[in-house]
Amino acid sequence: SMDTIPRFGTETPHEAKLAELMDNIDAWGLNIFDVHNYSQSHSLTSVMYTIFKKRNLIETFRISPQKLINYLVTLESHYLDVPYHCSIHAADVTQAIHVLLLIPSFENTFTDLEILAALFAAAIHDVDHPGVTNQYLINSDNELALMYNDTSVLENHSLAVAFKLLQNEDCDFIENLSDEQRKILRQISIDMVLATDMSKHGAIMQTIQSFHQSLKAKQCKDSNSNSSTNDSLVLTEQKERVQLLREMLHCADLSNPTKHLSIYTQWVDRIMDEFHYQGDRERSAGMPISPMCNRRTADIEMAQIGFIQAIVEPLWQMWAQLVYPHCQQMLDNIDSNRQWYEYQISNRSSRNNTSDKTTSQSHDSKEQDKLKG
Ligand SMILES: COc1ccc(C2=NN(C3CCN(c4ncnc5ccsc45)CC3)C(=O)[C@@H]3CC=CC[C@H]23)cc1OCc1ccccc1C(F)(F)F
Ligand SMILES: [Mg+2]
Ligand SMILES: [Zn+2]
Repeated sequence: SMDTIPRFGTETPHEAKLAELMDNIDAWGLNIFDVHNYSQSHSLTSVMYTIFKKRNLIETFRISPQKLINYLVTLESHYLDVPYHCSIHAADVTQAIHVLLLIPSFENTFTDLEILAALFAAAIHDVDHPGVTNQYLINSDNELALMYNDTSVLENHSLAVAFKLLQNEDCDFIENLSDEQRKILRQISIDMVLATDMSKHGAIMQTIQSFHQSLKAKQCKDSNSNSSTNDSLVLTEQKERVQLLREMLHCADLSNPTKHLSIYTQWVDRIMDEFHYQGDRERSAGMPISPMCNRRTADIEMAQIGFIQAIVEPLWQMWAQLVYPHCQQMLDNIDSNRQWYEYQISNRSSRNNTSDKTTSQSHDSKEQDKLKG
């Protein structure tokens, strides 16, 4: 039939502009909001399709391009229209893990199947997210908390939705994988998505230190043995490779402060919208309002500084150490972004003195209103 697949997976009148943006698919600086706007709101479909083509996964696993597109469009349509946990976040995290997998340290680390599983896990990891936290679902006796016994409720739900969509005959793009390969893909995806539950963050940080030290020890031994000083990490155990992929998806999910300020502030506006809306629902339901979710008392800048200092910087420092010198740009962005928020706070106090009460809304949210059209 004549219906050939569009170059980026979806029809768009802006194909030339999208092609220009997709030239940056391997770069940390890709503007995912522009991709969303020029792909007719199909950033997840176009990013995933472009990465699959670039990595030759369609040939390697004899994927039907049409079934891949069918799955991606259906998956994208099952992301809800919530401010932060929408399909743009999934596209952002998928592109981030694609870039992390390109780091030279991992040149010989992962099998094609593990790369397929990692990209799949990133794409599905928040599908059908309702824009509230696990704690809110538990506190409000939500159906999902009942279904998953209050344990990683959102993460279990996204996995179940994503695999249910695969059972659809014309969406089953992994039909030509062997049973063994399908089992491994499912096993790795479940492991990685469950690890994006922030309640697992402490456990990940506990193990990351000793795990990376053991990897570095092996790496030095290897590079001494062979002539080329290639710094690629070789891991014989699939279990260890999956642990690295689990950390990698968690890093990608916590990568907003590692991006350029103009991108980062858009994510801050979105997460605050989502958390404040949850706070509104908690207030009107007479529930205790979650920390940083009360729009009347929220201190956006302080929340970001706390988030960076307690969570994002420690994790990315561990990661950057493992792949040194390849993630210095991320650390530099975290530092300059934190300083920018500290400056906003110091500036706020002096502004108060001059009784100039402009809100501390990030300068990009006006841009974002324009984007909303
Ligand atoms: C761009 O900005 C953020 C992006 C994602 C998150 C996400 N946050 N979290 C949790 C929320 C509860 N957390 C904490 N609760 C109380 N005190 C502290 C002190 C330091 S963290 C922390 C830990 C992080 C998630 O589970 C989301 C889902 C998965 C991954 C990451 C997501 C948080 C962003 O901004 C910060 C923030 C914004 C709004 C409200 C609170 C926070 C806050 F600072 F609190 F995090
Ligand atoms: Mg999540
Ligand atoms: Zn996420």
